[in-house]
Amino acid sequence: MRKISKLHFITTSAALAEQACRGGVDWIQLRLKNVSYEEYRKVALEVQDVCKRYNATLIINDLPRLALDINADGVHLGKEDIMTPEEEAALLAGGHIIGCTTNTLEDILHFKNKPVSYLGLGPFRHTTTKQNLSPILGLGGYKNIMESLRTSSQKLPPVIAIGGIILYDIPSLFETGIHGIALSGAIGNASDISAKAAEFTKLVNDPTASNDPWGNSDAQTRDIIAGGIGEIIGNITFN
Ligand SMILES: Cc1ncc(COP(=O)(O)OP(=O)(O)O)c(N)n1
Ligand SMILES: Cc1ncsc1CCOP(=O)(O)O
Ligand SMILES: [Mg+2]
Repeated sequence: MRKISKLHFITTSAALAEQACRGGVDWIQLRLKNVSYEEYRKVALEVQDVCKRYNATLIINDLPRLALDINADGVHLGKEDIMTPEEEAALLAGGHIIGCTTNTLEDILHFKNKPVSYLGLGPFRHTTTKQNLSPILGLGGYKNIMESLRTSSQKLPPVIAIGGIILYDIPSLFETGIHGIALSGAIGNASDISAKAAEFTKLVNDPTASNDPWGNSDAQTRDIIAGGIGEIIGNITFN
């Protein structure tokens, strides 16, 4: 099985995947909603072509059947996603990656001794990329969960943080003990996708490197930080 990357880029098209791979991304999750199986398959084959050219891992979101059909590297499944025992057996027999979604410590502990390759844990903060979000964890949630995992000494799959993550979050998130991050908007909505992908790739591989969010980031990143500061100031009451 392929090594679990520290940076998972979630995308909807081969064009976006290609720009991200050009910037150094080596793990692509294709996530399409409200499309037919045939349409999903068509885009998946295009993205698979990109992944093969860049030697990147391809994960199919939601559909184990499609992952098997096109022989993708793996599948990502949420709590509501369905995998038949036959699909699970075929994925495992083929050495495919199986990633699953979690939101709590209990969710994570449920995967003890299960043949799961990694666990997406989130959401970190609010995001418009996904609807019907589970409760937001924030940095405090990750700190608590990762600390409990350290002391529990259970052998569990590596944890991938997800949900509204921007460049600025990387040092503190990695400090909690997560293995990696998954994101869509922070790269996919950037004005220069390859350049942003390169910034993320560099920082996930050296999360302690200095990262000045005001000095070197784009307007999107600064808006999110400014929004956070605005919320904090808004919560202060003056007598
Ligand atoms: C790495 C990673 N973690 C979590 C998710 C969310 O999956 P899911 O809960 O099934 O939600 P959808 O992505 O299907 O809307 C993910 N995709 N990737
Ligand atoms: C799929 C998913 N699951 C939890 S948050 C999320 C969306 C991640 O995308 P973004 O990085 O744009 O918030
Ligand atoms: Mg899903």
